[in-house]
Amino acid sequence: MTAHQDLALRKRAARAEAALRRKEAHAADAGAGAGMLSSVLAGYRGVPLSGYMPIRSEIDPLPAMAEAAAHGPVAIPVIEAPGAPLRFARWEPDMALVPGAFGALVPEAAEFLTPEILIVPLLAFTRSGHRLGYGGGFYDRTLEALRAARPAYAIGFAYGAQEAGEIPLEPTDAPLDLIVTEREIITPAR
Ligand SMILES: Nc1nc2c(c(=O)[nH]1)N(C=O)[C@@H](CNc1ccc(C(=O)N[C@@H](CCC(=O)O)C(=O)O)cc1)CN2
Ligand SMILES: Nc1ncnc2c1ncn2[C@@H]1O[C@H](COP(=O)(O)OP(=O)(O)OP(=O)(O)O)[C@@H](O)[C@H]1O
Repeated sequence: MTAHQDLALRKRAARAEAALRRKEAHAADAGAGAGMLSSVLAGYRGVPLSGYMPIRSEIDPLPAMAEAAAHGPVAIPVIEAPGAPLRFARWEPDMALVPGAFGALVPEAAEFLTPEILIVPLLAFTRSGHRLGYGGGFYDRTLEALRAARPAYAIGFAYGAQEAGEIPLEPTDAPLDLIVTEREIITPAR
């Protein structure tokens, strides 16, 4: 087996395990997981922000996004093509949405903006700020492109149960600046 195949297998196993743990946490949660996220975002009122429309068992950031939308621009990710960075379309609570690529909802009529703070969904995280996503590399590519122009602050948002001891790493994996769970705010030590 090549090193590349070995890495792909380890990532696949880590994804399957993390998906199970996230599902359990989601089933046990009453849906009030965004309180910590709201308090973090209160320190950045008016800064362009991206959130996400939760799919499957992702922790729900919508209450925090709705609060932020009262003070500044909020956007949600739109997939334009496989292998391309995400783009971000302005979001308002209660706006008309349609299913986008891979099932997440996107605005019916997109008005694009560039976020400076990104709430990033994930399958697993580590305390050092590593992230495992669904394997499309979308957030890795997006953070790399945004950070080439100016700082972009990536906040991983997850259930505490999604913490992993370690995650198989690739050179293209973009680090998280902060991790927020339903009970904790974690600043990665680097
Ligand atoms: N809520 C939400 N919106 C989001 C993301 C996200 O992670 N969460 N994305 C973040 O990127 C983008 C969507 N990316 C996605 C990429 C892959 C799959 C997916 O279902 N993948 C398959 C496996 C694909 C494969 O490896 O062949 C799977 O997980 O079963 C879903 C979403 C943009 N919007
Ligand atoms: N900046 C980049 N430029 C080119 N290719 C990249 C970049 N970032 C990631 N990739 C490629 O995308 C593929 C998937 O990456 P990875 O497994 O890290 O996705 P992920 O972080 O789990 O998914 P996502 O970010 O979509 O949630 C890998 O083959 C990786 O090499």
